[in-house]
Amino acid sequence: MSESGAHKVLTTKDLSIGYGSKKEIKVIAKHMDLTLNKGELVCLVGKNGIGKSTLLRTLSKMQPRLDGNIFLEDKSIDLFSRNELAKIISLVLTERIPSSNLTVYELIALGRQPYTNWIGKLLEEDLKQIKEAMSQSHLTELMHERCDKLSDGQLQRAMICRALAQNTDLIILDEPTAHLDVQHKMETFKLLKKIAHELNRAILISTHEIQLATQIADELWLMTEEKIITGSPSALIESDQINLLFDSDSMSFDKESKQFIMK
Ligand SMILES: Nc1ncnc2c1ncn2[C@@H]1O[C@H](COP(=O)(O)OP(=O)(O)OP(=O)(O)O)[C@@H](O)[C@H]1O
Repeated sequence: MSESGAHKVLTTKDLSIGYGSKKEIKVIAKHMDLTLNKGELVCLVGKNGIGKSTLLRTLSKMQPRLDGNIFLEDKSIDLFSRNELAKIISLVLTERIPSSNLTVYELIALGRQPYTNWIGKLLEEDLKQIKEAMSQSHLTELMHERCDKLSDGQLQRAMICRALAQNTDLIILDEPTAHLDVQHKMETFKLLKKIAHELNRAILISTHEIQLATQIADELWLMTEEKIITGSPSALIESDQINLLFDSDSMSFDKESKQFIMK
């Protein structure tokens, strides 16, 4: 527990991220001190190519960091095996579409992989976790459908459900609403907020849905070329830092209508 009573799941100390080869190192962002707490939905925002996916991949150890450190609870991420990590962090990546001939149930059951033995047999606890996850995500009725028959919104819900069945303190999602219509975007955000608050998970998502993010996130991480700014949506709006999302003066956040407007 931190001094404020919040339960820290992940922290970074002076973290630098980017890409390195023998010839050159490309730094995408540096000197980042970040904290993720249980029970909070955090939205990572910033313009195209600023480094959101790079940060998410680094935090989940899918790519090496350049400098600094990442801690889970108080232990460096370097000290966790792949399997140990999979019991703490689950990942939902948009580009990774699951094998289409799986049923929804089979896809969700994959979330139990870190816990099953080498034959992959599901035990009573696994079945319980899968059932609970399906109920939380309202997927029970679709459990026998094949994934390739699902709409984008249903498939996204199944991917979130798989992460839920993995039963991790931290769930990281890269642009989970990218292909969804407005209603399904909103429903996905609401589901993620519910999971964070009611199931006490830390949820970190990258998104371009800044309007929704300002309405629903507990905290925003706003990536700019110079630095990453963190704070509640209301604090970033009040300080006008929210406008750092845009290069030009063509758009800004209107405090009165609580909307982004074109100038
Ligand atoms: N494998 C790689 N090697 C070198 N540079 C890369 C690699 N992958 C991405 N980059 C660069 O890193 C920078 C950040 O990319 P990243 O995909 O993290 O941005 P993003 O904020 O997620 O973008 P978007 O919102 O468009 O998805 C970009 O300049 C990109 O070209």
